[in-house]
Amino acid sequence: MLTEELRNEAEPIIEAIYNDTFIQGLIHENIEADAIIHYLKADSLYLKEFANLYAMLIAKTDSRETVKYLLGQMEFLLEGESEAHAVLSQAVGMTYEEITDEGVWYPSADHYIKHMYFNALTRENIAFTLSAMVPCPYVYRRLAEKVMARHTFEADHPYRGWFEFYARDMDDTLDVMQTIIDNEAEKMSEDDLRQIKRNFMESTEHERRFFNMAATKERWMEVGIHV
Ligand SMILES: Cc1ncc(CO)c(N)n1
Repeated sequence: MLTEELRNEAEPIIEAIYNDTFIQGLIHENIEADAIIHYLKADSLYLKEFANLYAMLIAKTDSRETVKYLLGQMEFLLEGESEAHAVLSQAVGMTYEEITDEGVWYPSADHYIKHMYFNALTRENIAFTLSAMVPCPYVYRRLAEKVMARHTFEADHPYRGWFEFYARDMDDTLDVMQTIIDNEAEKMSEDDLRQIKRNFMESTEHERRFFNMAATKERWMEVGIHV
């Protein structure tokens, strides 16, 4: 199975993300409030575009089942993940709405989002875009799994609910995305397969860059965006 191979290939990157500042900061409760705020400002825009990408995929598929799945995913995105974001917002003593009142396309988030759009805009087969999107649920699920296996959190640990959310709620998304990619992959040319693999690995690296973006409070240096 292609996606199984990709998951194995991504494992060292996910282990690196686990050891980077952001996730370690959540585990050990020593993350800076500003890093969380930075993350949420970028993530609210990322998830909004992620929902828009699902809408673009709906227009590309002629399978009723796939349309139903994509609609369900849009709903999950627009509603469900607020639970995870509420955990982070609460930890810095603000509401999610206050923090994300103005979202920001910081450079790494910008690059990641445009990587997904490039595939949606240039490829008819939805497997290309999905291969760039699936590391989103996968990396978080895998990170949460690792964290829960290696740590026991007290009931009042401020980020416990964040890890629990991603350990619990990503499986349906993952299953469908992976099935579509694996089915399409069986019919693909070597060149297209290479692109699918590259999309997946690039997005996995984008996930790492996204957390590091927040940890370092990355900003545009020369463009006049002073936010
Ligand atoms: C950047 C990013 N990747 C993955 C997820 C998980 O949905 C998220 N919220 N944000």
